[in-house]
Amino acid sequence: MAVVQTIKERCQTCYSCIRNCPAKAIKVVEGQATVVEERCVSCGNCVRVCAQKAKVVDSRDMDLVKGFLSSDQTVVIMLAPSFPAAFAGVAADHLFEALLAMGFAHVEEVTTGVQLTVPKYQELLEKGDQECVIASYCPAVVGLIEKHYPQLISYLAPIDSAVTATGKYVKKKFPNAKVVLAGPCIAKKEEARSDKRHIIDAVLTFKELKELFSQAGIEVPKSKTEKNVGENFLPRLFPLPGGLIKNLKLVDGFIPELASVEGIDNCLNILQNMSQGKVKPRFIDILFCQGCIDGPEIDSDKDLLTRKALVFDYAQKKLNNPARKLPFLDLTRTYSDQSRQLPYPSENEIRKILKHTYKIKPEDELNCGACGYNTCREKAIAVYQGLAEIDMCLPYLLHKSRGEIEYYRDRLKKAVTPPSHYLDAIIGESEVIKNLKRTVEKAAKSDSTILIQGESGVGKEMIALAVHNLSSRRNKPFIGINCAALPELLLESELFGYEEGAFTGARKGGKLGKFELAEGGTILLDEIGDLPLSMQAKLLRVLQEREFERVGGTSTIKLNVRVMAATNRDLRKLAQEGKFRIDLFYRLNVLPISVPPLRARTEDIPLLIGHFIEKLTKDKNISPKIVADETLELLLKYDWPGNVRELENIIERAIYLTEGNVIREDCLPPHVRELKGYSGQTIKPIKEAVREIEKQLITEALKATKGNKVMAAKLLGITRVTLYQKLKEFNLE
Ligand SMILES: Nc1ncnc2c1ncn2[C@@H]1O[C@H](COP(=O)(O)OP(=O)(O)OP(=O)(O)O)[C@@H](O)[C@H]1O
Repeated sequence: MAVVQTIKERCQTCYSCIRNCPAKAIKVVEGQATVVEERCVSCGNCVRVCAQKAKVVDSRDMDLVKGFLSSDQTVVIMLAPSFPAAFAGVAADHLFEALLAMGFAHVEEVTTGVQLTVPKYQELLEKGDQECVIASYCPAVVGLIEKHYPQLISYLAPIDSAVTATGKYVKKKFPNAKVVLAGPCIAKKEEARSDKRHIIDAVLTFKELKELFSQAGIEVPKSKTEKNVGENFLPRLFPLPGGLIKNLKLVDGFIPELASVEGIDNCLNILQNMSQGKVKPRFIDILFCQGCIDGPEIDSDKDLLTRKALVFDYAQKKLNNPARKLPFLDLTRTYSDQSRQLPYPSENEIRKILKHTYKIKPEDELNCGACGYNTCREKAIAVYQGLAEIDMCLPYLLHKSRGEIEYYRDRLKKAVTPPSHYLDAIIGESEVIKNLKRTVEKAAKSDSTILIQGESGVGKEMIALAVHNLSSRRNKPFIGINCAALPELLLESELFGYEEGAFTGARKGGKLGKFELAEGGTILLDEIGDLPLSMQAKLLRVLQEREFERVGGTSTIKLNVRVMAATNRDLRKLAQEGKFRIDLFYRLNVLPISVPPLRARTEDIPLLIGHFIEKLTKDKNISPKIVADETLELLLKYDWPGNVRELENIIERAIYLTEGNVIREDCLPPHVRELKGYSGQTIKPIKEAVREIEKQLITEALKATKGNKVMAAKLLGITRVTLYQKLKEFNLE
C-alpha cells in the first residue's frame, strides 16, 4: 500500500499532482489520479500541491503507536533534528517531558545517528575506493535512484541513514523496545516499512505527533527556559541545507567535488546530469527538500529562514554536557535496483494517439500543460504507458463539449420549431428555388439515400436539414460529419465507433460512432468527394448490407439511419479519374438534388440580403439597416464564387462598418466595389490604383476601429509596423 493515498471523492482531476510528481508516479483511471506505488518515491510533493486535499498520507502508524503505548511494551521515540522548527516556541525539555507523559519510555534525538554515521562517511571518503559518493540520508533521493536512476546505485554510500543508525543504537540499548520515529518526512515511512531488518517500528510525521498530543489531551507548554538536555552542536545543524557537509568538516559545498544540492528541481537536475555522466562529484549530499526543515510534514507556519534560526538557536545553546561514548555498530546498508522500464511507443504509435485528440499537424500540439504533462507528446507517451487517459486534454474536451452544446441547442430549437419552418427558411422566389423546395418535399416523403451536389456555400446542408425535418425521422437525431476534416484513422472510429481496447488509448467502455448516434434519424456525410478510397469501400459495404461493426468489435450493428451525402465536387468525374468508386456513387445517387449557384438565381439576392440584415441585426440587437441602391447594384453585378455564405459574410461585414442606417457601397469589400470601376472609371497605372485602394482600406479600418491602430492592423491583416509605415506614406497621421 502506497504511503500516499487518494481520497477519490475529493479528486477533481486538476492534474496538479501529475504536474508536480518528480517520478511520474501518478496514474489516471476514469478521471481519478492515483499513486503508482512501484514508481512513487514518497516525497509527498503531491500531498503538498493538492488544493482539494485529495492526496493524504497513510496514517496507519498513528494507530500502531497508540497500540504500543497502551500495551506494556517499552516504547522509545526518536526525534528528527528538525523538531525545533516544528515546535516553535516550545522548550526542548518540555517537549521531551510531554512525550514521556504520553507514555514513551525514552526520547532519543536522531543527532545520535548523525554522530554514528559521520565517522563512517569520513572513513569512506578517506579510503577513496568509491569514485563518487552520494549521501544516503534522504529517503526520497534514495528512492529516486533505486527506482528511476539505477545507474547511480553504485554511487550511494553503503551506510545507514542517521534515522536507521539511531534506531540500531536504541535497539541495542533497549533490546525489546518498540522504536518510533517522529519527523517532517513522508518518505521515512516508506524507508522504515521496506527495510527488511525491521529497525524502526513506526514513523509519525510531526503533524501526526501533534495530533496524538491533542488526542491525549496533553498541551506542550510554550516556554524557552529549557534545562540542559543536549551535548553536541554540529549534529544539530544536520537538518539545515549543507548540514552534512558541515558535520563531515569538509571545506564547503562550493566546489564541484564536494557539493550539497537541495530542492526538487536541483535534485532532479543533478540526478539527470550524473546519470548521463555529465558530472561526477567526489562527494555529494542531495536533498529532495531545502533541508529537512522544509520536509513536507514539518507542520510549521514559519518561513524557512525562521525555521533555520530555530534549529540554529537550539544547536547553540546546548554545549555544556560532556560528549557520550557511542558503541560500535555495524551500519552497512545495501541497495537494490527497483526500476521498472515502461514500454515506449514508436513514432507511429505516438502519432496515432495524438490523432485521437485532433493533433494532426505539429501546430495542433499546443503543449498547454493542462493535462499535467509538459508536452502533448509526453502525454501521448503516458497514454501508451497506461498512466494517462486519452481524454485528458483540455482543448480537445472544449472542442468536443462545444460540439455537444451545439447539438443539444439544435435539438432544443427543433423541438419548438414547426417542420414547415425548415422549408420557409430556404429563402428564394426564383424558379430554381421553387423547384428545389418541391424536390425537398418529395425527398422527405421517401427514405432513399440522397446525394446533394452544388458549389460551396450554396446551401446543401440547409437542404439536407430541411429534408430531415420534414421527414418521419424529424424527432430523431440529425448528425453531420465532414469527411474532409478528419484523418482516415479517426474517420473510421468517428463513423463506426470503437470497442474498449480497440487501439492504444481507446477510451474505457468504447465510444459510439456517428452511425449509432444517428440511430433512427439521418446522417449527412458532408464533403463525400474527399472520403479516402479505403473508407469508400467500407461505406459501400455498410450501405449495401445495412449493418456494420465498431472498430475492434465483432458484433454486428443494424443500420437504421437515412444516409445523405453532400459534395461540391463532380463525383462522376472523380470516378472517371479513379478517385471515387463508381459503385459507391450509384449507391449514393439514388435521389440526386442539385443546388444551383447564386449567380444562376440573382433575382433571389435582394430577398437574401433582406433576410440576412433582419437576422443579423436582431441577433446583435442593433437597429435595422437598409441597402442603398448603388450598393444593391454592385451586389447584383458580383458573381458570388462563395455563394450564399459569401453573401451572408459580406452583409455581416457591412453591418459592422455602417455607421448610420444605410449600407453604402463604401461598406462593401474592395473586390466588390471595384466592379463599379469597370464601367466608368478612367484607366490608370496599376501601382497607382493599388495605392489608392490601400489608402482607402486603411482609412476605413481606422474608422471602423475608432482609430485603434492595433485593431486596424489586425483587421487589415498587416503588422503594426507596416501600418505605421503606410500611415506615414499616405500622410494619414
Ligand atoms: N436559400 C437560403 N436561404 C437562407 N440561407 C441560406 C440559403 N442558402 C444558404 N444559406 C445560408 O448560407 C450558409 C451556407 O449554407 P450551407 O452550409 O448549407 O452551404 P453548403 O452548400 O452546405 O456549404 P459547404 O459546401 O461549404 O458545406 C448557411 O449559413 C445557410 O444558412
